[in-house]
Amino acid sequence: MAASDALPVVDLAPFFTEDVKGGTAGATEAVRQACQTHGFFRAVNHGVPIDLMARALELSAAFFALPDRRRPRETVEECYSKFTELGLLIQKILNECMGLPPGLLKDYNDDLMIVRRYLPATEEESTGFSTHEDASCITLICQDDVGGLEVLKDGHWVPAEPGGGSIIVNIGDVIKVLSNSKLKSATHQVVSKAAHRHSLSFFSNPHGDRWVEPLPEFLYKEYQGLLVRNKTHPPARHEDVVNITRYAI
Ligand SMILES: O=C(O)CCC(=O)C(=O)O
Ligand SMILES: [Fe+2]
Repeated sequence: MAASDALPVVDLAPFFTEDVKGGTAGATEAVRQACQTHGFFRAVNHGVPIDLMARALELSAAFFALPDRRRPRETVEECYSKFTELGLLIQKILNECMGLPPGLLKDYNDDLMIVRRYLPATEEESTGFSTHEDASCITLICQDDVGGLEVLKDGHWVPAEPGGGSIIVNIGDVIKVLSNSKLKSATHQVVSKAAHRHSLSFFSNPHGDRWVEPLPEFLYKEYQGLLVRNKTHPPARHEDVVNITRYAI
């Protein structure tokens, strides 16, 4: 893997300090770039305490092994609430990247966190989680040191290496559709390794019955013109008909 293939790293520190040098603008631009090229990025200085994530992963391992599930539950809930805060920050940044009114993405969201344990690879089975795209708005992934998450970029699998307390962030289908595919919902998978693997996946999802379609800001000007015209002057010619495909999650 060439160094340039590694997941882009975005430092969110400027969002947690006084923004004297316009650092938030730089970080916002880095998010925009990453979402266009990879659909994934690695967030560092994200405001979720690293020891809290480590404890949550440890306790998630204990959760699958121990009869007393109360303590793991409390830590995982604390982690959930920190991820909720980070999710809101990432949505704010994406709102800005997409030039949308503040708070718009918040309307689309219903949060969910899944605690997973992956079994070690066997001779017959090495797929931990088969290839897919997330239906979410955004996904945050916190993983232990085992590794195995991979992202498809230009036909190659790029490992989303664990480490350094970073959180892997990816764009799901909702943002892809809202942005008319300007931002990418990348295909990814988890390949099983020799050891058990634990991860926490936090999803900001659209509410269950919500339909999603490209926002007008992302439709081509000619399309917008035709759409407006079609409302008052139903098209006579076949080629003037504009169909926007609705997308059900
Ligand atoms: O466990 C992981 O690292 C990622 C899982 C995943 O892709 C998902 O939950 O959608
Ligand atoms: Fe996924």
